[in-house]
Amino acid sequence: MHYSNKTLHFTYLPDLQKDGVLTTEMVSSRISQLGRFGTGLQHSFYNLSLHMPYLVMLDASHNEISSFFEFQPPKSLKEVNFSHNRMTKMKDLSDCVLLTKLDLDYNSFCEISGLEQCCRLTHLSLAHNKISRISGLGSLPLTHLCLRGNQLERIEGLEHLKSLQVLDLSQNRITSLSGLQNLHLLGSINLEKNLVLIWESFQKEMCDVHISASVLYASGLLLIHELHTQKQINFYLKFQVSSVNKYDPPMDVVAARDHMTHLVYQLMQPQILYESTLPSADSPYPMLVMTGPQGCGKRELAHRLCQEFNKYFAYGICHTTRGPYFGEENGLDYHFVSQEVFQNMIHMGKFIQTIQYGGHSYGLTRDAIEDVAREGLACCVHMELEGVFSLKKSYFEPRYILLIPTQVEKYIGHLKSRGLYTPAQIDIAVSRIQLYANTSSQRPGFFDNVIPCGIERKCSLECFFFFFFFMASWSFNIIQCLIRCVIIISSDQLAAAVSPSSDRRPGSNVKPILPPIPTGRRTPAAPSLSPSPSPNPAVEEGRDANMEG
Ligand SMILES: Nc1ncnc2c1ncn2[C@@H]1O[C@H](COP(=O)(O)OP(=O)(O)OP(=O)(O)O)[C@@H](O)[C@H]1O
Repeated sequence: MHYSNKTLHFTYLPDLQKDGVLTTEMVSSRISQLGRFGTGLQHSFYNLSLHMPYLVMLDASHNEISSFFEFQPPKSLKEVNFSHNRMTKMKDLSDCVLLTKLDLDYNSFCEISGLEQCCRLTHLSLAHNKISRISGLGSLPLTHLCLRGNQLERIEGLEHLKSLQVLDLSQNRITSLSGLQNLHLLGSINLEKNLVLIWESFQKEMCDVHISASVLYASGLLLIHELHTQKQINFYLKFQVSSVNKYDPPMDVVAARDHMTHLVYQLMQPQILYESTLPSADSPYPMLVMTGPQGCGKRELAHRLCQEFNKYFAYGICHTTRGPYFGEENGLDYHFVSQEVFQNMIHMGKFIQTIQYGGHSYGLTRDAIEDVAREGLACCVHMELEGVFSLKKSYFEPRYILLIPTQVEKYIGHLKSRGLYTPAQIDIAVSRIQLYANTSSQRPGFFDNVIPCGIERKCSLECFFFFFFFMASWSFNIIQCLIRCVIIISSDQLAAAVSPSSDRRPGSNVKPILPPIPTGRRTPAAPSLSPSPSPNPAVEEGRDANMEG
């Protein structure tokens, strides 16, 4: 091969034909090869459409081509790279209905044209050209548009690009940000090196606006008077919301996504008709959720409530991908599963909610609740705040108790004494106290009860009173419950139940076959929680005893 000879390119291209069909890899690599060696490829493309009618991907970058598609472009083209050439004028590409990516960086185009009919074009890059006006984009389905290093002074012509997600307008002469309205999917915009003001000063003006640095690269000068209309301010706030939702989503958004995921996967499964142990939207099932930062004692409290009030509550066992701590038992504290199994369970629609915490996945399955409900008991679980947010999106209507450490030093000491956590994990747990406190103060009624807990006293009388009202709220026999609470508290069982020195570790209770609680439904007509009729005579006996008691 004589690569130094310009005429070589004419004779070379037909060689690329292989039984009339060209593979993408061949064309891409060999034309690139030409580009690397050649310096005069501008005429050689006449042969392209003749000999390569099935060409899918064309990389002719780094040549000296001055004419943009002078030949009839093959209709099969999907990706074209003409970057680093000498092109000046765009041509009508109406025939390229399959074109998805077009890279024209580092040429000398002055305007954008000929693309309106490219109904599949999602990526367009025209960086470092001479474009002074954005036009000719119509309503293309572009998701990525790069116009870096041009001569733009205004943002215009983008209003119909409803699919736009990533926009690079850096290194232009833009002075105003208007023109970005209505681009609701826009998650990333680069405005570096324009005539826009320093973003920080805008932030100071609008102290509640803070866009993640990874989302908005804005430096340079923005004329501050641009921001003084309410419309623009609204736009910025909206813009911030969509960006933050994408890159640093608030808990509500994470919870909504989590809920949606599980709901969709659940709906994709063959629908099983449950034996009506779990309720529907109009008849909630009694459930109690302990929440609070890691290691605050909520798990112990959940277990103890289930031990002390084992005629009413049983522990709902979550799944986790973390390994068991010393002394933890599979199926008692958690179901310990691999990440793969966990993922499969998600896809099988098993979970009601899941979270990521400390690099591990945690999730509560419908079956875990179902297991408890089948015994005619109310389910008691513990979880982090994200789990609460997610559970609140579901049709379950638990009561939520927040345990919040009030003595931070003691809390830290307790976490250290557990010997399970790294300093970083302890820092995270401690920092989340504020998160819980904020949620509680900013959302009145979000938690049904808040128990300030010192670590040495893991729960309080308050919890038991709450428990009483909790049961009462499901039309439980109030007097019966009250009597039981009084008996338990007066007989000093409470001290044993909450004492940290108790040598019973969470989950160590062996649950007897328990009598079911009476109906927990709100409406008298609703069916009982207990499976009916009970296949187990012991359960029947127990139920009688319970009702008598
Ligand atoms: N399904 C779930 N959804 C949300 N959070 C959960 C779920 N299951 C467990 N968690 C929470 O995840 C955190 C980490 O759980 P893990 O069992 O590893 O913590 P821990 O160190 O034993 O602390 P704790 O005593 O608070 O449970 C805990 O706060 C726990 O309550």
